[in-house]
Amino acid sequence: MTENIQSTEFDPEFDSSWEEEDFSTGDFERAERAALRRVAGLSTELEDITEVEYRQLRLERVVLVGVWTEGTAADSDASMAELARLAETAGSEVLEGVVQRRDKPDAATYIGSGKVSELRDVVQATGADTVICDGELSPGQLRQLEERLKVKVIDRTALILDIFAQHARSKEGKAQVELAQLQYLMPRLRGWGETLSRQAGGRAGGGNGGVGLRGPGETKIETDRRRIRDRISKLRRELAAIKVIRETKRSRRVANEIPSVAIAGYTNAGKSSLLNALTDAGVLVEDALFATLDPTTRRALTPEGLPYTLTDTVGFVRHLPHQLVEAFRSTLEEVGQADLLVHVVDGSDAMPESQVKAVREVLAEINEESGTPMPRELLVVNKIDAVGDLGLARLRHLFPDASFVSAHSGLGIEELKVRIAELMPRPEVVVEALVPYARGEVVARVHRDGEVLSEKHTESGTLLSARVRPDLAGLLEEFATNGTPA
Ligand SMILES: Nc1nc2c(ncn2[C@@H]2O[C@H](COP(=O)(O)OP(=O)(O)OP(=O)(O)O)[C@@H](O)[C@H]2O)c(=O)[nH]1
Ligand SMILES: [Mg+2]
Repeated sequence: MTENIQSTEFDPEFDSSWEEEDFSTGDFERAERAALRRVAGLSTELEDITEVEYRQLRLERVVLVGVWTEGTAADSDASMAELARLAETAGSEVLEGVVQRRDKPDAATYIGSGKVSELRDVVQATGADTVICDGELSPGQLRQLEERLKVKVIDRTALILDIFAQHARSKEGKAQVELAQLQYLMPRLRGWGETLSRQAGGRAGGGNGGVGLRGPGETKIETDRRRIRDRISKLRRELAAIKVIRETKRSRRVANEIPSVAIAGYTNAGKSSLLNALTDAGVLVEDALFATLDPTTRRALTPEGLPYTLTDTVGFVRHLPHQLVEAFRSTLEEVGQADLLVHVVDGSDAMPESQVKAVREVLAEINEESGTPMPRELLVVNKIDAVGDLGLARLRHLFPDASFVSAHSGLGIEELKVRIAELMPRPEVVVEALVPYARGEVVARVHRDGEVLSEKHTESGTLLSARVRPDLAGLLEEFATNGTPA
């Protein structure tokens, strides 16, 4: 099918399309998305690395396994339910889920060694071809489990990386995901190589098992490793070049004095729906995790008509793989540099507090490393159409300062627009100007881009007092009767 499609090489310096799209787009057809499923995340250059290909996920019929170490039974259930949704988003059918209560995961086999045999029975009874573990496993744990279960074993990190690989569309998104995948692969290359070598040795049938175990296999891993390292540095260079372009665009917006609002939040909280509700953006909305990977920026207006930008971004999830946080850093940093953060929470989720916590943790980590202070945050509880009166009362109690909306029904959206406007940085220069009637366009511009405090029609023109941004203040200078920074 689409498995052979290879991601094309690019060099941002020679690709003018980067310059053209002033606002990135995230809107595209669902069909187009479906056509891109299962595209290998690794590009042409790595095509002959068999160990890597072996790892390209073909998740079809899966059994989920969790180790419950802390928290309540409800927490553990929620975590497994989320793993199931992730697995389904990646395109697999979940047959069964099992959880073991332990102080900590087993160092060798994740679940206890005795439980592995039980799990093996479950795998055989259900006819599963893959086991997905709810955590990040060491290469050794993965190998040992695979040996004993005789099916492919992957962890939560690999699953999330796979979903991102399927959903990445922009050049930057694809490069970011590939970088994260390669970083995840690097330390695991040897383990897999060994497994494969052993298999080859077995097939050769010789008592010494030498065929697959010697020379070529080892050196191949070394070559592969070097090639992956080269690829990683190349991706880093490309991403750095893209970042320069992104920052140029951003600084252009800053120079235009347009305040920026970033929409962030847990995956599937309704961030894209909210962007649509606030701006008629027509962005893709899907009942899937990580539907949005590429930031989409749209212009919006406050109720008084002041312009600002609204950016919809990639969602967060508990235990977001650090390789992805690393790879998506520049995208996420942009969120951290917004003038206002609209943090969307799914009010219909069983545990909205823990979603909020997970999102804040990732954001704090990014801002700490980039050294910028966190932007002001407005918490928005979405999907209140789906919670009922009792649920809504509970949410109001949990999040007393939040805005409560339904992106679907439009409930609370107008009030939200007002609150966003209130929290946005206000134009900071107060000017008084006498504008001759012949210059009506100047008065119109002040009405559009500034905040008119008073307006009087005198004999010699319109006497305006207004709060405006510095660029507009400059324009009004010739008419100024006084001008004081507030
Ligand atoms: N009942 C209800 N469902 C909603 C509302 N807003 C969004 N949804 C649904 O929630 C799902 C996710 O919506 P999206 O807007 O794609 O969420 P997102 O936060 O952008 O998700 P990702 O980009 O995947 O992280 C979709 O099935 C929406 O139809 C709402 O106000 N009420
Ligand atoms: Mg989205």
